[in-house]
Amino acid sequence: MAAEIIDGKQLAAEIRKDIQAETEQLKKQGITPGLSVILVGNDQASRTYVKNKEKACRELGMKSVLIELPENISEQTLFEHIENLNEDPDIHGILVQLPLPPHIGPNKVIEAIDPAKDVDGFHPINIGRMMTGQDAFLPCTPRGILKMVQSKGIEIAGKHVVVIGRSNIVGKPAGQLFLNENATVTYCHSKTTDLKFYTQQADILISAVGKAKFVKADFVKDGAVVIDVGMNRDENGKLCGDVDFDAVKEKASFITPVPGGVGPMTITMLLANTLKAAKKVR
Ligand SMILES: Nc1nc2c(c(=O)[nH]1)N[C@@H](CN(C=O)c1ccc(C(=O)N[C@@H](CCC(=O)O)C(=O)O)cc1)CN2
Repeated sequence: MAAEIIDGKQLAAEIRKDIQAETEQLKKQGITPGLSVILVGNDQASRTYVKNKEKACRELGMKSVLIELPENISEQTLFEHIENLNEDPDIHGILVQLPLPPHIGPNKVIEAIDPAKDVDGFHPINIGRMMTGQDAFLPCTPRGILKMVQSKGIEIAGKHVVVIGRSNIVGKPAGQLFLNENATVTYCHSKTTDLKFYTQQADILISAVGKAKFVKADFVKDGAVVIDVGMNRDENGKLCGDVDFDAVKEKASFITPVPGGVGPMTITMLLANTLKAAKKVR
């Protein structure tokens, strides 16, 4: 039987309704959640994501401030912008869109953001809190993935979660969030030998490698839950994930599509984190 599709767009819309209602309540108390996004350079995909973040904020009644900076901006000037936002009482959430140009080190930039405004959940303080099971801003894509799995009532405790990819913003924190839910987690990456040996054991397989249709049907155990974080273009320039969707859906129990899967959840979790940051001010 073909897998059930986990519709990220629909789940995101449901969660956004709750965020909107809470935002309205907060505004009645005189607090309008405010998000500022810093976009450096002219990467077209980044520009689209940032525009979508701004639009989503406004639709939910939040304040959105976009700061666009040229590709050749110095690290020092970027830090000054972040410092101003750290001090701005109307801005509750700050994020710097990634990737940054090669001359700017992302770690130093992330560490310049006040952890209490770090709605991406990338600051080492928030990562440390997440790892030790404390209250934290959780990274948006991993948090969105967890919500998608939980929305279908899928058991996580005791299950084997295999993550392909070890980026700081998706792979590593995604594994950690599932570990926090008592899963057994295996990380695979570009140096893993015999990748299929691991992926075929996965009850929940999360792919974040960035290679079009990389995960084939023979990577997947019958009945596995397959989460596709990839955002790639196929040979015809069409948006597609890491997973060979048509083939894998015949084997999996649940599967996420691209587009309309994890992507919309990422932006929704950003809105949830912005609301959380604003509520802390109260
Ligand atoms: N500071 C950050 N930078 C980046 C993050 C992040 O969470 N914080 N994640 C990604 C990009 N990203 C958000 O910023 C993102 C990517 C994709 C989507 C999305 O909704 N995708 C759609 C398809 C969009 C399209 O048509 O091109 C989908 O999957 O349906 C949202 C957010 C890297 N940088």
